[in-house]
Amino acid sequence: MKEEVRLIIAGPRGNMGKEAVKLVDETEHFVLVAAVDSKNNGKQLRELPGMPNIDAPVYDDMKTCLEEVEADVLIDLTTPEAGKRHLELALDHHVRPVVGTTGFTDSDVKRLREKAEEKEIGAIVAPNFAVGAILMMKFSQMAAKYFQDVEILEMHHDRKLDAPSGTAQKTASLINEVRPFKKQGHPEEKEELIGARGGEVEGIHIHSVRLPGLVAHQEVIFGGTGQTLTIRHDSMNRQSFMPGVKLAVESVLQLKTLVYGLENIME
Ligand SMILES: NC(=O)C1=CN([C@@H]2O[C@H](COP(=O)(O)OP(=O)(O)OC[C@H]3O[C@@H](n4cnc5c(N)ncnc54)[C@H](O)[C@@H]3O)[C@@H](O)[C@H]2O)C=CC1
Ligand SMILES: O=C(O)C1=N[C@H](C(=O)O)C[C@H](O)C1
Repeated sequence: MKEEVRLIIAGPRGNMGKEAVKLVDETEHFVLVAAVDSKNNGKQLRELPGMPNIDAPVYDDMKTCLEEVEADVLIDLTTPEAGKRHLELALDHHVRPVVGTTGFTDSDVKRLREKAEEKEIGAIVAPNFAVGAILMMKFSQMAAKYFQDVEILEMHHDRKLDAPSGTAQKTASLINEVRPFKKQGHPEEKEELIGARGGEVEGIHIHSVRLPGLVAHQEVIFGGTGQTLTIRHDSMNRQSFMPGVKLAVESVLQLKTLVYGLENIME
């Protein structure tokens, strides 16, 4: 039998948070000991609409929650601003953060990794928990050795706060690990409409689409002489992320540093 893991979930009423609550409820050795929400302070989780019958106190302040509740792991699925603050507070209270929230820059990750190492506890920041998305990123990194021209098209639901997506940024940085810098397109190209060529990360253009009906989708399009290669991943629902969340919770207990990206813990 696996050892019990006591968890706090931040953002339990969100698209991802709801699925994470379900995951914890359905996993035998996971116990939800508290939730941090932007409202509902003082209630029990089971009192919130649509929540399973779990007796776990709801806090509207992460610091108070961490001071009052004994936990092993914090799962954060909130907003870029709250996610960074929560990660830092969790490390201060010796609770291991598993953060799916996006919007972390490389310098945020560096600073928080130093803190995790100083405290000698594990942390995971994963821009995407879906196994297929991790493979899309890895395959893209492989392809970039052979195709140096590449653009990223990411497509998400229209409730998403950040653009470009964390996955698109991570994909660009993985590609840039193996691709020498290249300024793509015509050297004299001019944007007649601001934003028409998308955003740029070290020469890689990223285009963000936001539409109702979409969940989370990305195409990485490579171009070469007389050929193109498109690597595409689609998340049709938020359940697609949950096996990755479970893996991250189980893995973070063994770590003594911050790991950025699920690809670093997948076998
Ligand atoms: N790593 C991954 O695989 C995935 C990551 N995400 C990321 O997860 C985050 C959440 O996404 P969704 O669930 O779609 O968003 P959502 O908007 O449906 O949910 C966010 C929840 O956080 C709550 N919240 C906001 N500030 C808070 C605070 N200070 N304390 C506690 N709760 C707070 C809101 O009330 C809301 O219920 C986003 O950053 C998104 O990019 C989303 C899907 C997959
Ligand atoms: O907000 C979302 O929905 C998602 N966010 C993550 C991102 O920014 O990459 C992961 C996934 O794409 C869904």
